[in-house]
Amino acid sequence: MPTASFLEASQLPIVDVAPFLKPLAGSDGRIHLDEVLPSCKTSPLTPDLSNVTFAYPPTRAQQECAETLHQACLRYGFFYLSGLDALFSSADFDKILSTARSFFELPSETKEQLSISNGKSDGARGYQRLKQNVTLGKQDWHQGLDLYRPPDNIDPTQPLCGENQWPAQSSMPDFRSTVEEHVTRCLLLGFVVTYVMTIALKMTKEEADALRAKVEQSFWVMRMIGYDRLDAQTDSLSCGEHVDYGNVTLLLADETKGALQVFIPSTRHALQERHDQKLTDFQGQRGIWITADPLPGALVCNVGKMIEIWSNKIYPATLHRVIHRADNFRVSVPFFFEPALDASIEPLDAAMRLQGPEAATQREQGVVYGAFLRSKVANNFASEAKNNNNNKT
Ligand SMILES: O=C(O)CCC(=O)C(=O)O
Ligand SMILES: [Fe+2]
Repeated sequence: MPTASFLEASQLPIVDVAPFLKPLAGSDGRIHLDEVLPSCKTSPLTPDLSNVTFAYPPTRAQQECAETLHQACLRYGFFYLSGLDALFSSADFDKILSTARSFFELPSETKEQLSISNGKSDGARGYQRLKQNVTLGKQDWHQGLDLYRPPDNIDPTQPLCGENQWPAQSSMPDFRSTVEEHVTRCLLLGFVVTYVMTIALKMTKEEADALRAKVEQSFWVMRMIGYDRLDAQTDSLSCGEHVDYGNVTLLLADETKGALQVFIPSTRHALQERHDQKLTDFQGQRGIWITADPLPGALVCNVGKMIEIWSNKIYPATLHRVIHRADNFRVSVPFFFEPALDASIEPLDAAMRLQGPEAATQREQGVVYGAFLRSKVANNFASEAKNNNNNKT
């Protein structure tokens, strides 16, 4: 197993994806979005990913990267993606984070105009004030703005089929272009990471192509989240324990430490020797909470429920939460790279091969992604009563 980049100083592994990004870069070492994804000029939120090509068979460096990712997904389900320089500069990261921060600094009335309950929203796209989200029956101590892939046919009366809600040009002139650029970069990266997984799972080229086809029209979601300090008196969390819905989440967060926490069951990792003191029980499982603090230049990446099903639980989705008790206003921008709405998600033959004969007796239940997502979003928001968890289970 290549351990060189499998640093655990920061508690979570680091997967350097430069071997996959560099071949997409121009002579200046940077990926030019309009060259790799020409359609992003006309449709920045739904660029055509089908033209992105990868070498087959993968190079040795790519194989090693895939093996590191495999170990990270087996053992943690949460890791850092590094080697992103070709795709993101630190200025790109600063820009989207400061845009999110400026959005939350707008007056409440301005933000409320974009509310998910303003009558124009499809009930999912738009702004949620503090405590409007609920996880596990508790109000989440954050505010958020959700943007999704634009629908093929606009009909706000149908779940997820409305239009995204953008702040007025007059209040935030660069907001939309900044978001569109970030979404396009993240779409490319989500696509790359999914491809790395096809190598990690030892899929044939035909199998990998079939899986690619299910994510090329990714029904992505981007959230901006703003966290006030968690009130000392409340039993709420900043964001309650959950696993994410889709394939992979690409999280960019500000410099705040200690807020994002990840539960690693001891069954997934030989934690006993290293963390004897910190083992705890959570929802009937023994394990450890570790923090996923930001690492400069890297994104935090975690596996969601769809990869759990595709991999027949070789890569389980990892439980996580946010508890933000520091004084600052924390900002994060998760990007959820998901399958297409009509993609049917069943355990992959490749995963079953890796697991051997006993896999057939423990086959995960398949879903159609859109039906799964709608069932999650249907009863969502606190103001409408029940249990919202936008991209979370
Ligand atoms: O803000 C964070 O660090 C994570 C948020 C999260 O887990 C989510 O929105 O699914
Ligand atoms: Fe999450």
